[in-house]
Amino acid sequence: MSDVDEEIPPGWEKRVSRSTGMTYYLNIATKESQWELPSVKLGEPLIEVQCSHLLVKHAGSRRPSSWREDKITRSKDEAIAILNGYKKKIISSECTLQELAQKYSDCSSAKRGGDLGLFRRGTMQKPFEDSAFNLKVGQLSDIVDTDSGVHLILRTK
Ligand SMILES: O=C(N[C@H](Cc1nc2ccccc2[nH]1)C(=O)O)c1cc2ccccc2s1
Repeated sequence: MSDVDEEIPPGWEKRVSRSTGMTYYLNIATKESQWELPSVKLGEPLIEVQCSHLLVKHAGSRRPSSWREDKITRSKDEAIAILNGYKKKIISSECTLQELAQKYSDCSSAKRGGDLGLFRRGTMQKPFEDSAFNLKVGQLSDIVDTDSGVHLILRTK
C-alpha cells in the first residue's frame, strides 16, 4: 500500500498489535485506538471536534470562582502570564495539557484532564469555537480569550 493511500491524519499514529500482529491506529492525545485508518474527509465541512482545554479565570471572568478557588481575584494579565508558563511546559513536553488541566484548570472539566468531549458549532463561546475548529488534531492553540477567562485548547479529535 503506497504512502499516499495510507496517509495517516495528524494526531494519529500507526501501531501493530503485539497480540495479533494487526495494524491499528492510536490517537496520540486521547490514547484511544481503532482498527480502521482514521479518515479525514478533505473538503467536507467539519461537523464536530473534540478538545481538551486549560482555563485560567481572572477577576473579570463571567463566574470568577471555580473548584480550585472560591473567589478568583487575579488580574487578566496575571492569568495570561500563568497560562504562558503552562504553554511553555506543554510545548517542551515537560507536561501534557491533560496533566496541567487536572491540577490547575478553573473549569469543572479539570476532573477529566480538561476533556470537553465532542461538540458542534454553536455550543461553545464563539472565540473558543473559532479556535477549536481551526486546529488540526493534536494541535495546541494560542491563548484564547472568552468571557470565562483565558484558555489553551488542544484538539484531540
Ligand atoms: O462551561 C464549562 N465550565 C465553566 C468554564 C468554561 N467556560 C468555557 C468556555 C468555552 C469552553 C469551555 C469552558 N469552560 C465553569 O466551570 O465555570 C464547562 C464544563 C464542562 C465539563 C465537561 C464538558 C463540557 C463542559 S463546558
